[in-house]
Amino acid sequence: MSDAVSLERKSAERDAQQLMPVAEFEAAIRAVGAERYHDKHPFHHMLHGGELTKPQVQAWALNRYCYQSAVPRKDAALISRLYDRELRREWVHRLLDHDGYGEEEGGIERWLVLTDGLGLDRDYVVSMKGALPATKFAVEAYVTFVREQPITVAIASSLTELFAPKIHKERISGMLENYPDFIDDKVMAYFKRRLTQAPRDADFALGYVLEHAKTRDEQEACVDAVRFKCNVLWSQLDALQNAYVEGRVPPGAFRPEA
Ligand SMILES: O=C(O)c1cc(C(=O)O)c2c(n1)C(=O)C(=O)c1cc(C(=O)O)[nH]c1-2
Repeated sequence: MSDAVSLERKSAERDAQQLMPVAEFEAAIRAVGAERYHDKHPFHHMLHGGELTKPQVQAWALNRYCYQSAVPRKDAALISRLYDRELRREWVHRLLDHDGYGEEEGGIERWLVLTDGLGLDRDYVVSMKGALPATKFAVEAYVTFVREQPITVAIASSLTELFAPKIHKERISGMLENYPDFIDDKVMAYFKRRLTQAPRDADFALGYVLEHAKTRDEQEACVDAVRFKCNVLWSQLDALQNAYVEGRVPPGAFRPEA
């Protein structure tokens, strides 16, 4: 055996030894959510607890539109990199869930029903002209991450969705209860639909990541991808808090009428 081959084998053996067992790997991914998912952010506590004014809820919805519009772009970026037809077939429904197809209007349209319900002008929302600078940077960082990282790591970055159904349930009940003047079942349709879509997507992505991260380094990179994604979500809320709770609205950003 040549030195190079034996070295390579030794390093493969070392990697295999250090590989986290699947249950431990899954627990490490879930621990990231328990520690830093955006359900812990004070802005969400205010939103769900009825502590925001209508203009503050408008600011949240129009900024979050940037995230909604970035999600199918990052899914398209991922699909463009896949050589595995089965995986493309599985992933493409995410794009269609958001953009819609045929008679199915899709999640972005449902989001715009929410912003309509809040009295925001559609063209203004879709233009993203009033969105906060940090929102735009955060969502674009997510698209870039998925475009550039190894496929398994890119897929792992979607795993925050494991934690989403809980926050969606809290949001539906909290907002319906606390904002009867401008929130009703119709405008909450986006989140109701996600209650079935998100678990399906997250279960598939989790299974894929658990199976395809073959070295300790890859496993660590996947756990880091979930941390990265929590940061994408958290920084959007920090920006909202700074602008619309602390009152430091950046130049050019949405300014609620007094
Ligand atoms: O309301 C939320 O808190 C929330 C969080 C997340 C998430 O964890 O990334 C998603 C969504 N909603 C969501 O509606 C959605 O469609 C979605 C797609 C993805 C993704 O990474 O592919 N995350 C999320």
